[in-house]
Amino acid sequence: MKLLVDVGNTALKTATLAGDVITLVNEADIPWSEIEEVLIAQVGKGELVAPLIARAQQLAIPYYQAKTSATLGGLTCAYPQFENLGIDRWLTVVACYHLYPQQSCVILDCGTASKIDVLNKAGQHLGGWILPGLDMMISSLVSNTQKVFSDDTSLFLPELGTNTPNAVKNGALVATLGALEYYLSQSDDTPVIVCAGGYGELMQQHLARPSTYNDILVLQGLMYWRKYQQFA
Ligand SMILES: Nc1ncnc2c1ncn2[C@@H]1O[C@H](COP(=O)(O)OP(=O)(O)OP(=O)(O)O)[C@@H](O)[C@H]1O
Ligand SMILES: CC(C)(CO)[C@@H](O)C(=O)NCCC(=O)O
Ligand SMILES: [K+]
Repeated sequence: MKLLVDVGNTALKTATLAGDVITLVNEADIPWSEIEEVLIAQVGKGELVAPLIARAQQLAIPYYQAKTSATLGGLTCAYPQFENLGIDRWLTVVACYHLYPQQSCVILDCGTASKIDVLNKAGQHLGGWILPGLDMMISSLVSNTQKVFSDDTSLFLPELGTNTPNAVKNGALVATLGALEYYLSQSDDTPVIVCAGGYGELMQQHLARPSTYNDILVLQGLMYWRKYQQFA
């Protein structure tokens, strides 16, 4: 059994991998005695994952930090400076390449930041966009103005706001949905749309198009990434 670790800028997600079955597990409930290796996708601070690495070292369990590469099997990275592409983004692309073979995909991964990444039928990552996440859009508005405020109770809705929290929260939602719609409007393609991340389910609910929500996309990418390392 392997341990999969997704270290985002806010959240740490851990899961076990047995065969091809990924099961989310709380950090406190990791079955360390059964773990043979640890696979890590880290974009956030090292301090979140340091205790896990320390534990692995103490138990002499090998661990691997996934890195973005120019190619992975038949997949190619859009960035000439491939090492600058966040590993979380690369792994969502790796996952979609395997989950939707020979199909074009648009990935909308909304967490601390919102990311849009595009993969074509031929396995070429075409690039993407990084936007502030919903919370970050709101907090930057609130902290840089006098009269803009938000609340924790208003919903994110794709409609015009008639009070300040609704105006701010709905604005953050439609800015994000709008970026995806913009891409789709100027593309001839009808790609598979895959939503992921903490706000992925919310996005999927408000997309007026068929799409799927995958809450373990980065972890699945990590699983596929590892298969290439065995033959490298
Ligand atoms: N039901 C939910 N569960 C977890 N997070 C949620 C949920 N709804 C909204 N969020 C928000 O999603 C964010 C966490 O999402 P995610 O786990 O994708 O973040 P992350 O991996 O830290 O982000 P990033 O990959 O952008 O660094 C938090 O900002 C949180 O407020
Ligand atoms: C954009 C984030 C912060 C999203 O987690 C991460 O993918 C990252 O740090 N990326 C590096 C910059 C880039 O992907 O171009
Ligand atoms: K930075």
